[in-house]
Amino acid sequence: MALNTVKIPSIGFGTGTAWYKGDPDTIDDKLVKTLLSAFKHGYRFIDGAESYGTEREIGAAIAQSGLSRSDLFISTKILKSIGNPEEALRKSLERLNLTYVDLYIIHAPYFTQASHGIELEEAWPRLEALVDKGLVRALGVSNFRIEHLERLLKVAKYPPAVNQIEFNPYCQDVQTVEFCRKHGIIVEAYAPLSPIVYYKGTDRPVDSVLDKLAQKYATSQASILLAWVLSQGHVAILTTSKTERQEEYIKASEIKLTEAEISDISRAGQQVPEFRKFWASAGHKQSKPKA
Ligand SMILES: NC(=O)C1=CN([C@@H]2O[C@H](COP(=O)(O)OP(=O)(O)OC[C@H]3O[C@@H](n4cnc5c(N)ncnc54)[C@H](O)[C@@H]3O)[C@@H](O)[C@H]2O)C=CC1
Ligand SMILES: O=CCc1c[nH]c2ccccc12
Repeated sequence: MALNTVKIPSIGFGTGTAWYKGDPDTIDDKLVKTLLSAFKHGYRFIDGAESYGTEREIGAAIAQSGLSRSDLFISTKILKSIGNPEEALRKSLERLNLTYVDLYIIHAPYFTQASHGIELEEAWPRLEALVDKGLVRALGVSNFRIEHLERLLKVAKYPPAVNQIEFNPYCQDVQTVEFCRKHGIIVEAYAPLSPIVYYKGTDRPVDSVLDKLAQKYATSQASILLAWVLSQGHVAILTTSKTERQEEYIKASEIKLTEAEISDISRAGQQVPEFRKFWASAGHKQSKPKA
């Protein structure tokens, strides 16, 4: 998939959520081993963040992998240091042991002059300067809704290449996705496995549809969820430490769901109120997708 002139792999391996440790200066050996296993199984896109505290592990795994830098797609995010992106990025690069990142993402739009000393309209040009300095190949955002994207597009010299959002059948954010499509912004879906991992509702209309399709394609419900994301042309960010699941999930892009099957899953997800696992408490508004 092309993002301006930079190509983004359709599946990214996440180092947040289960791997989050906050402290950027310790090393979680299990994560380094997991990333090496992910590389072995064909993953080339790793998703990090200054907040996760996992950049040293990503750097260690890259160094031990023997892979060429140009074959990798390394993404990290900024939020708490948004007032000084160059200093934050240089620290991230030092931890990653890299000279550039492929994608630099604003983790969430929840910062203001009052909270972080800067507004979005002032922050974005500072990130654009990092592209001009060759430290970043493409810029992105995360958890942005239409109102945030509109503010950004008014000032952007380089529009965001991606919007990384919670996206799965129980969290479809139809309007934001449509806005991204219209403006050529790639949707990166995080928590794609939420219907089988995070969703605790007793009314589970997606399960039976996944079950039927998993049988048809001789695969798991998880792979059908990934195929639902990928068959719509989006990028999926997932994580698992289990090698057999790494091997299975990277092959999900080979499953081509029909339009009718994509709709069956989407409609099933829309039968219950939107379920959002992340950022709801930070002010991320609920949005019931259009039926
Ligand atoms: N930008 C943002 O605000 C956010 C970004 N992310 C990024 O996305 C990545 C993926 O997000 P996740 O929520 O971790 O997504 P996910 O949908 O891949 O869920 C991962 C969790 O599911 C478990 N799992 C995997 N396969 C399973 C199966 N078959 N049965 C039961 N459990 C299974 C894994 O052990 C892990 O705990 C993160 O690591 C992070 O890099 C995640 C959340 C927020
Ligand atoms: O990125 C998504 C979820 C997450 C997990 N840990 C943190 C810490 C700070 C911001 C976001 C997150």
